[in-house]
Amino acid sequence: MSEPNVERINFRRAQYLVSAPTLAECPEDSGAEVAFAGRSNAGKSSAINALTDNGKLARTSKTPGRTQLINFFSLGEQQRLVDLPGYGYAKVARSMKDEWQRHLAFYLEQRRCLKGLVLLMDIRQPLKEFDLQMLSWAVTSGLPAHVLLTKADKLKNGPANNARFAVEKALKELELDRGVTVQLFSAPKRKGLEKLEQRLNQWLTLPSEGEMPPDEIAPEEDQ
Ligand SMILES: Nc1nc2c(ncn2[C@@H]2O[C@H](COP(=O)(O)OP(=O)(O)OP(=O)(O)O)[C@@H](O)[C@H]2O)c(=O)[nH]1
Ligand SMILES: [Mg+2]
Repeated sequence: MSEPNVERINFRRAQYLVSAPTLAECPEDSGAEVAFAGRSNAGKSSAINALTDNGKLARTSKTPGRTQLINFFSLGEQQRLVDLPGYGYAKVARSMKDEWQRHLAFYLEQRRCLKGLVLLMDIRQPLKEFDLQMLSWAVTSGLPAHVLLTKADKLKNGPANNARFAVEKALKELELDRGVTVQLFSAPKRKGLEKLEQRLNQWLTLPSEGEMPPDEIAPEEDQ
């Protein structure tokens, strides 16, 4: 599908920017940002690495709970990807878990440059309690969300598509489908990257309040 008015971001340009333990330490709240959220081990860091074609950018781990800070990656002057700490990992001490969740909630509520949420769920165990809370929060705050059903390589095509339909149906029934899209994804097979890129391009190139849309600023130069 071609989208003539949407600027295309070169995700390979992504560079590690900073890791913030709290909202106060995040980069300036300007430009556009997309956050990757999901349970520990869902594949957030792996998806960012696949998208940016840089296996070393975000740290991945077989040990859930690895990403404990809010990690920022810059795509240019004013665009960023954010790898959020995984939620719902049972073995982490309760106090630490509460602390992260407090920062996570604070980030999601306060961050004005946040343009969209990518919610990752293992295709074999989607729509857990925290996933629904995240989606419900996104839908009520009017933030668009894009669900990646990760590790789709673990299922054959038929069952993987059925899992996607089931998730879409459940979201509709729960009235959590407004502004929410769902796709299959596999980091090792690089499956679903184009769709993900399309969605991110839309969000990250949206004009901010008070700004003119890109096609009204200047005609694109011939390449
Ligand atoms: N087969 C398969 N394995 C995956 C996929 N995505 C991630 N993994 C594996 O799942 C494990 C967790 O991946 P991460 O990307 O570290 O997960 P995360 O969501 O960042 O985890 P936290 O940082 O703990 O929140 C690693 O062993 C990855 O190699 C996928 O699409 N397919
Ligand atoms: Mg991670």
